[in-house]
Amino acid sequence: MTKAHDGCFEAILNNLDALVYVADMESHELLFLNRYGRHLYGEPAGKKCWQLLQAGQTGPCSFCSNPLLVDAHGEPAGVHVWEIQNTRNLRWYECRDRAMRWEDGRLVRVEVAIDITESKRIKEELAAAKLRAEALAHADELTGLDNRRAFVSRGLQLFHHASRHGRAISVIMFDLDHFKLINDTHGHYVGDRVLIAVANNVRPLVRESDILGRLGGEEFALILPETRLSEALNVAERLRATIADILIENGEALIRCTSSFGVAACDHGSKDLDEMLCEADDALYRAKEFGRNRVEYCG
Ligand SMILES: Nc1nc2c(ncn2[C@@H]2O[C@H](COP(=O)(O)OP(=O)(O)OP(=O)(O)O)[C@@H](O)[C@H]2O)c(=O)[nH]1
Repeated sequence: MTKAHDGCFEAILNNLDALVYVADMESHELLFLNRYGRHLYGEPAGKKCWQLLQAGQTGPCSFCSNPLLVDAHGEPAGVHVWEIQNTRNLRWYECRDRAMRWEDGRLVRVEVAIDITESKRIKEELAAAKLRAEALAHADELTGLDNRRAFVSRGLQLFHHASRHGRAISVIMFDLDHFKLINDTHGHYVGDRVLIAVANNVRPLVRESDILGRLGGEEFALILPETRLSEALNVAERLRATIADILIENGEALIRCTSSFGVAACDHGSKDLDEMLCEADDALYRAKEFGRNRVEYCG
């Protein structure tokens, strides 16, 4: 290798769109820093890597990659790729580090660090957007409760568990009474406010392990794992009374609404979700027939 070659390689390193440096692995002394790095952090002469490249260090960094760059015999062990947020400029870098023998035989760390701040931000935004999209796909747009698809899919898991372990499980369906009249009298927007108020009042009354969904229109349903008929009837009665107490103001008008409930229960997980939704729906139909604002059950 000639001096001319050395100059060429240095010129290439200085023109890279990446930080490149070489540091003695024992003393941490900086032996080389390319122009990209000098532009960011200043001149390396007489400095140790932790003094120039990081902020607030009084010694080698706790995250120094040196131990990962050598094998059990202390010889270069290949490339170590990692990400770090620099403490001086707070930008994120993907670092590719490796140990190598310097021209005088000592071990040095060569690091090539690419600024990934923007791509990391975009990746994080995409991941957050994906989470939001997934949540939206499962949520009823108006009330934020599970939509029918999410309700059924999560409900099937609860029923699977109940059937496998022979556990009790209950289903409650409820439907607002004469809701069409509220829409017709006060308008669809006020009807929406009633549906939201019902969801917000019912949500705090159900357990974390229950699944509460809006199946469509003014029809809601609840699946209660580990719950027998008597307990489910108590829950339904509590929800009925809570909904009957909701008061919605619309200008001068005060709007109340009641709801009818159908409950189905199974002590040993021997029924499936469809079967119990049908039973709860039949009971709900009876509650409507018998005068509304009441709880009926299948048992
Ligand atoms: N505001 C609003 N209304 C809805 C929504 N979805 C369905 N509806 C209305 O809900 C009403 C349901 O009416 P019905 O099925 O006759 O039931 P109901 O008037 O509650 O009568 P009963 O159930 O027999 O007590 C209809 O007027 C639908 O247009 C919604 O998202 N928002």
